[in-house]
Amino acid sequence: MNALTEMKCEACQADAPKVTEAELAELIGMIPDWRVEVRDGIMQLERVYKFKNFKLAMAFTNKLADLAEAEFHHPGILTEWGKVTVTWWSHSIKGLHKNDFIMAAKTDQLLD
Ligand SMILES: C[C@H](O)[C@H](O)[C@H]1CNC2=NC(N)=NC(=O)C2=N1
Repeated sequence: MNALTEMKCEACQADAPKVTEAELAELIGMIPDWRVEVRDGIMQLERVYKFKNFKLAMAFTNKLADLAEAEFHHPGILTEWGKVTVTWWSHSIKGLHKNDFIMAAKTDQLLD
């Protein structure tokens, strides 16, 4: 069980702090299938999930949409035949918040 999946996202205000380097090192270790990407100067978490076909990829996408709405924290999602690329970051702070790591762990849990 990943401790992050037991947590809830907090409302992320524009002045909320980004994760520190130390926090990043600790948190990324808790979601080993995810990698850190930087796009337009914005640090993001990303993972590619593989599926047997488009229908299964879409079903996962819909479950992720429900999770995002439940937590009111939303990912970037690219859904293709056989794969879904999920990207988490916090728009309000243009970077990574602990919420993003919680949501990455909860995204993994959708596969259970
Ligand atoms: C307008 C703004 O996007 C919303 O208030 C919420 C909704 N979902 C969100 N999702 C993410 N990933 N980051 C946000 O800052 C965020 N803010």
